[in-house]
Amino acid sequence: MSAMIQLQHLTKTYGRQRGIQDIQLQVAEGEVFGFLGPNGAGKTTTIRTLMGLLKPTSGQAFIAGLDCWKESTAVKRLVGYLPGEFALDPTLTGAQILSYLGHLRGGVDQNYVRQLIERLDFDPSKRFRDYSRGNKQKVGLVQAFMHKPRLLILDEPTGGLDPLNQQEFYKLVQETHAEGRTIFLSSHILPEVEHTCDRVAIIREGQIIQVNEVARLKDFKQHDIEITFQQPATLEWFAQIPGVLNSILEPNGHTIRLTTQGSLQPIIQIAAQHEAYNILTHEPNLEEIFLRFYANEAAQPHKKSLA
Ligand SMILES: Nc1ncnc2c1ncn2[C@@H]1O[C@H](COP(=O)(O)OP(=O)(O)OP(=O)(O)O)[C@@H](O)[C@H]1O
Repeated sequence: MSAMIQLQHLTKTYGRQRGIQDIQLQVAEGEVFGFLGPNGAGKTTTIRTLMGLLKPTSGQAFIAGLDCWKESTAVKRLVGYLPGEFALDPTLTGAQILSYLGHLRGGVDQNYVRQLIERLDFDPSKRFRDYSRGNKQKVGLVQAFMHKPRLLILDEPTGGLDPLNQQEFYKLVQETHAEGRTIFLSSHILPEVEHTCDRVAIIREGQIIQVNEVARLKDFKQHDIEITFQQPATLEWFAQIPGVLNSILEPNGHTIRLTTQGSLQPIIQIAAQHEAYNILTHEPNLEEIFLRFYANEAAQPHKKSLA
């Protein structure tokens, strides 16, 4: 397959501020690719460079073989872009904005625009300034999808959407994928990327630390679990379970806290054997996982590897 996106040693600094450093990445045509990282990692900087809105400090970005900075007009024609933040004329209605942007595209299929509006349960009759964050996001999504672009670049696409609209967005991604079009989406939410993407790059502090199949993220996923038993508990019950990274017995002698990686099944089995009466699980967010990973890495530099 040919490369739809190619980043070669891409670096962008803002004066002395780090933006992104030496990013190397290739996304094939037809992939749904996730760009995952905590706040401030450099996702928006990368995307704005791809869209020709920022000039790289060094290195190059290409879309379908076109230089994103030097040939940015041609690039914009190919792409449907949802920015992380957008300022549109606050006095125009959603419908007027979509009509204006559709004309800029040289005309779009109005039936498809209506379908998108309905599917996202969007009311296009209000002025932009009166829209909630979620409704503004819907304007952004409709305009990104409406001309059926070959490549969609979406910066945090589900921000502000309620769960029903999120599901509809995931369906749109699946349909776009089935048509062989390419999607590059940024997110700081691990389950979202797991749900939608084939491959993922993880970016932290301006650098790519991992590029992998989404299926491999399971190795990276952790849970905090609190299990309370009727009877006094002992950490020995969980000592032989693979994937238990940390275990603590609370002073009450009945509650065990575990941090685990991988499948929860063996833990639940043991909890059931010992007649647990309460199990609470919490999935740490990316920031927490990164903080833990790098804290462990500093303490035991040769024991763990992300790759
Ligand atoms: N216009 C700017 N001027 C100076 N520094 C900037 C500017 N834009 C971004 N940065 C810095 O570049 C780094 C990467 O920011 P960026 O917005 O690309 O991250 P992000 O992963 O998109 O984060 P978020 O999810 O919070 O939007 C951060 O350290 C940020 O402070």
